[in-house]
Amino acid sequence: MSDSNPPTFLSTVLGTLEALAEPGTEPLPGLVSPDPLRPYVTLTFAQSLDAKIAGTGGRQLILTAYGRHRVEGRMRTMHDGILIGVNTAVNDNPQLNVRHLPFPTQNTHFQHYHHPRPLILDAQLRLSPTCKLLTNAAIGAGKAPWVISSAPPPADGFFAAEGAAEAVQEWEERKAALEEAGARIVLVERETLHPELPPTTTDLPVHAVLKALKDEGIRSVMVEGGARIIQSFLSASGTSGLVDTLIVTVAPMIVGRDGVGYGEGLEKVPGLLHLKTEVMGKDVVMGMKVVKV
Ligand SMILES: NC(=O)C1=CN([C@@H]2O[C@H](COP(=O)(O)OP(=O)(O)OC[C@H]3O[C@@H](n4cnc5c(N)ncnc54)[C@H](O)[C@@H]3O)[C@@H](O)[C@H]2O)C=CC1
Ligand SMILES: Nc1nc(O)c(N)c(N[C@@H]2O[C@H](COP(=O)(O)O)[C@@H](O)[C@H]2O)n1
Repeated sequence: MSDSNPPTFLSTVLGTLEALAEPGTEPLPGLVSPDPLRPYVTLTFAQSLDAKIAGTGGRQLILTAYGRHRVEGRMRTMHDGILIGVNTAVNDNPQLNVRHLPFPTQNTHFQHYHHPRPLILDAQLRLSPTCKLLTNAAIGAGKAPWVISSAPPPADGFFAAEGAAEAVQEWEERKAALEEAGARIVLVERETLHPELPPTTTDLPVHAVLKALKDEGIRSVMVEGGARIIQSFLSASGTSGLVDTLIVTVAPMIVGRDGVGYGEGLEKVPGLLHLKTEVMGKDVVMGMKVVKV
């Protein structure tokens, strides 16, 4: 098989797709969300034999050199957006574009593949204005990232926390710096039982994030990680059915107990329907549908 053809693994797991697809065009076959209020969600990551996705202290690991370019690059061009947590953005400084794919030979428009829109979940706006996602977008090597965030609680009023005014000002300054660098900030409502109190978590509610993305025209999302994002999406999929397809690459490597794992708190994960498993080089890639049991 030529590298310019989609791997049959992906045609089986996600459907057969053409590469060029921008928001505003017809939905891609195979990636139509079952819920009109959210995009189609593919959760995909690479792990070691002991279920670690990064090394000690979040050090990036190259787990899947071969399968990554063929499968991950192709998957990126099949989705409107590619979503990561801010820790991954800060630790890895990733590019999240389709630079590894060969130039399409049968493309009469002489355009390269569609780059997915990078989507960073980042309540506190920790993304750096000089990150590769922004410098790449400035030279056309990827789409400008959207930073999904939530405005900090108001700094005035009886319940305002100490330091709230400074927090709001810092958040506004970081927002301005990111926008100046080319990012778009997409706001979601943060849910809390006590809206008057400061939030105790930096995690944005997954279903609200997905709804906001759908409202902005994102029809399909490839969620890449890291560990906390994987946990959030898998846990949320148990109650609300928020993940459609799970694609996991297992590499023949043991990282050890200090590596970053995602395996806690997954009691609510629903059933998995196996679709296809393929050996790619040294790696094993598994495709599953996430189903309610
Ligand atoms: N092997 C692989 O396929 C991949 C590995 N990684 C690795 O994962 C590591 C980072 O993982 P983590 O530290 O767990 O961070 P993460 O990348 O999952 O980011 C977590 C952060 O995202 C923000 N966030 C906002 N809403 C959230 C929500 N609903 N759920 C969870 N987080 C939310 C919070 O600030 C939270 O601290 C990196 O070192 C990276 O190398 C990342 C992606 C893929
Ligand atoms: N499939 C896969 N295999 C690995 O071994 C990985 N480390 C990752 N990591 C993900 O890819 C991002 C880097 O993307 P760029 O090469 O910079 O475009 C990284 O941040 C993780 O999300 N994935």
